[in-house]
Amino acid sequence: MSKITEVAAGILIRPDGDFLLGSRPEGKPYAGWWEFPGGKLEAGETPYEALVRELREEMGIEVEAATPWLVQRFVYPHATVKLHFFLVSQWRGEPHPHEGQAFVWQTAGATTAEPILPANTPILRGLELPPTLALSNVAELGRQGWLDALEQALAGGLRWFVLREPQLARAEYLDLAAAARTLARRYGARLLVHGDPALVEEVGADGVHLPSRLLAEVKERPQGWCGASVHDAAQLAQAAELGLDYVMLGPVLPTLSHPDAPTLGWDGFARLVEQGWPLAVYALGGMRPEFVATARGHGGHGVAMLRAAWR
Ligand SMILES: Nc1nc2c([nH]c(=O)n2[C@@H]2O[C@H](COP(=O)(O)OP(=O)(O)OP(=O)(O)O)[C@@H](O)[C@H]2O)c(=O)[nH]1
Ligand SMILES: [Mg+2]
Repeated sequence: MSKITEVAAGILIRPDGDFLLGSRPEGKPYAGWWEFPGGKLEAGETPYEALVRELREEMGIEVEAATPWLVQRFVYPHATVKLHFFLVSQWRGEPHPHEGQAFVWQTAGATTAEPILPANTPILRGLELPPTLALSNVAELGRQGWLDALEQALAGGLRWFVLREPQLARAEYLDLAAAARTLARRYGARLLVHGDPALVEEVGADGVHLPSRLLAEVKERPQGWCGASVHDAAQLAQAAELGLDYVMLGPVLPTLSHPDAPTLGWDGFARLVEQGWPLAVYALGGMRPEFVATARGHGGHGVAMLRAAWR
């Protein structure tokens, strides 16, 4: 096996959500390609220490708040790299190009800088994912009750939701999906179907969420956005192997529907996320909107909610 080069890279995010890319300086592999500022770990350094040093050296800023985020492994002709990406939300100083690079601020889902380093594809997709995902709750609210709650949530800013109603027959599900899709379009929100990837086209959805039992059966990453429910490291690895965009990992806390089921707790959640995955990990189970910061603090991307999404 070839030697693995460990790299730390920082995604500077402004309050409006835009993030910074830098161009790679002349004389380095992939000169002129766009990347997240950062560089190789030196002997004895942690990824966080390397991040702080690299951002100081390459652009003269002091990192004030950064959380570990996705980890991507990639084989280049010149090196096999393990990239530790950090979300950097606070820093001191203005980025200055200390190595002759150019900088551009970019909007997730509408990047204009190109070409971007090939290892960064899942990172750019991850940046499009919102801090909260909602799972539908027709089972408790009833069809109209939930559609009303959905419209209210969309008006309040909800942008991604999963239509998960395993109790419905296919015809009922398709009918509900059509109504949900109309609302989603009106608000520019994304609708993910649940279960069978073939539903994506049938419904005109933006993607599919796979229950964990389907993970082992699906041989190829379905079209569009794709995530899955997972409970352990083996399933996380399967999702990463398939190249999925996100997972919901849980249950983290006890839920009303399964009050006595074993839970991961935030420590268990953090231990699994810490292994480093090239996809966004949402905490699932007993979540509320105000837990986003806690999820981020434990290496996660955000929270996925069922009941709490509709109040
Ligand atoms: N900094 C950075 N490197 C990335 C990204 N994506 C990616 O594949 N890489 C790869 O990770 C490695 C990082 O190396 P680097 O050239 O930035 O390292 P460095 O700043 O320490 O440079 P040096 O070795 O010239 O001192 C390169 O192989 C690069 O292609 C990214 O977004 N940011
Ligand atoms: Mg560098």
